[in-house]
Amino acid sequence: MDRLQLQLHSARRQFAEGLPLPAGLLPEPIERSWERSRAAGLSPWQTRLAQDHMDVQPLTEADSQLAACVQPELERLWELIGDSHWMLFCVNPDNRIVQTRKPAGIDGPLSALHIGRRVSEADVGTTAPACTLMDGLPAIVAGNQHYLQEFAEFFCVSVPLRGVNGDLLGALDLTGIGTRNAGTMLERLKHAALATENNFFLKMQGCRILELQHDPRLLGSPLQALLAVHDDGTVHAANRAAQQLLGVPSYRPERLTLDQLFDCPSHNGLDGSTQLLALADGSRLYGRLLPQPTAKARSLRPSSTTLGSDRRVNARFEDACKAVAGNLPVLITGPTGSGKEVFAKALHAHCCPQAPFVAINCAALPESLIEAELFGYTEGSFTGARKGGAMGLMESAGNGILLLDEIGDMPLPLQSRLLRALQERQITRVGSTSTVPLKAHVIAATHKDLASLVSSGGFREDLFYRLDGMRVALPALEHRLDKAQLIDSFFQRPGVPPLAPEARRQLQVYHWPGNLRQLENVARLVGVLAVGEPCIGMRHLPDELQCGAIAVSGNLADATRDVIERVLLAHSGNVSAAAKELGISRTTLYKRLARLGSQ
Ligand SMILES: Nc1ncnc2c1ncn2[C@@H]1O[C@H](COP(=O)(O)OP(=O)(O)OP(=O)(O)O)[C@@H](O)[C@H]1O
Repeated sequence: MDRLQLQLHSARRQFAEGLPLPAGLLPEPIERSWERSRAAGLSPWQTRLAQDHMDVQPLTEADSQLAACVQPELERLWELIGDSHWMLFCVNPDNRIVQTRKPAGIDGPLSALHIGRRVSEADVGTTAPACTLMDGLPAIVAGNQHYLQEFAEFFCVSVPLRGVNGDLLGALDLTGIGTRNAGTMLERLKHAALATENNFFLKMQGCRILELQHDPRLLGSPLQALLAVHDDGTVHAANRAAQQLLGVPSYRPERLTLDQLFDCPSHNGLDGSTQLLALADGSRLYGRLLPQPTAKARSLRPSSTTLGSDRRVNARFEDACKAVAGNLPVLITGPTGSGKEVFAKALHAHCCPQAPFVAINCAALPESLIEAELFGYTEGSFTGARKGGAMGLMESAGNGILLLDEIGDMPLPLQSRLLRALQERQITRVGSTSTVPLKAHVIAATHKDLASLVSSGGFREDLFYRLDGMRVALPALEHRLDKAQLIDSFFQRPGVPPLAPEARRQLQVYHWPGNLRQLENVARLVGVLAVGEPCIGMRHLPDELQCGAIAVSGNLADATRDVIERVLLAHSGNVSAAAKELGISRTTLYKRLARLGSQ
């Protein structure tokens, strides 16, 4: 312990006895926080973190909104600074944790910082987020600067989050055991806070959003200036960067119009393309008016949270958007319930939301009906055919998206007809000789291994290659990089109590054979069973999750060994993948295995 930390340690004792702190020992905001902690009746020797009966509440609607806006930014930040003894979290103005990012399977004191838990000064004494919420400023609290002795090994850095009106929405925090470069961490957190604030801004309804920057490469980045403007050109709101860049006096400027900010002709005719705009003072900025003013379309901008935050899945999504734009077919594979249809719908929402989305489940329709369903038919072409005939699904997809779901179950004779239609880009209704052009983007999905089906003669090779323009292989939930966040997000719904640490751990180590569909069902069931309870415990989980639960009541080494073995097993012994899921380095995993082996 260095000298200052030793001094703090002994000063804490005197302070607890009612004596004042030596002048200048603590930065002023932290000293004030110690005073408040003591006034709240907290003793520095109390252990508060480990107590499970602390104030834990379900998230409110506003908390869930904050959690959704901050989640992609925590994810991005975690990629840069994530480490096994550290975590990121976001608190609301009431000091309640609404979102976290931490290593999967984390144990020790950090595991007690979970969603729904309040960590105010009255609960746990001085912390960086509590100081930030009190003063509205960034804060760093290291080691013995914490009021509670229990936090003497902790290091936390925190920055404020502001809403579209400039109001304090909460704080973003990095907490861990050890030390980090505080300046670097502060800068990274500030960057993530700006990005979170912009996410809120982009969700604003009833306005168009104008992005502005000196450097066009910074458009779309957290550093861009944003103006929300009404159709008549009045400025409704300005983000922090816009206030600095354009000299706008506040988040909600009164009676400010674009004409006052820009040289008139330059902003007329603004559209989705990047344009050089002349400011009234003669300087210039790059600007771009966002094309989709609806909240739904905006939510599909780069961090496509609809699909989760697995960067491999999101990268494939971006590629698949390009494939659709280039008229290439997309083949989505992945185990049942892994989100193939959701992926196809996200492509539709992103690429052609105004056009139809038509899905046909090739496994669910009787063979005799699929042909008429797909291609349509003419009057009298079969018994029961409708008067005047009917358009088929391929035709009704227009220039939208046609999803051929469970394509691996399509009967062979129909595969030939489908192949012909795809090759010729023409649809011939059953019973007709005339054709109509096929304009839809074709996406096929299957949980089967089509290549093996081709080898065994169950699927036409030429159709396989025709559909396989671009392959997207969705991972099982077990292997998703964002498994922990997906699980948390399914359980963080308004009115649903937070997860108790043991239940959360069990959800994380479970292998989820039914993937996202099973997770969705379990979350729905548990949400109902745990209504009115302070938290979701083991007893609320269904049997399949309770069987094989980790024996946490046994000794720690056994429980750790159990978790490591399960994760290794789930990854077929792949140490790199298991270490990634456990949130530790490969070297640490090897060391733990060696240590456990000798115990
Ligand atoms: N990224 C996601 N976030 C939240 N929920 C999701 C996500 N992806 C899928 N789901 C949910 O999981 C369930 C299964 O998704 P989906 O139907 O897309 O899977 P699938 O792979 O097409 O399944 P199948 O192979 O059985 O047809 C759906 O109820 C869906 O709402």
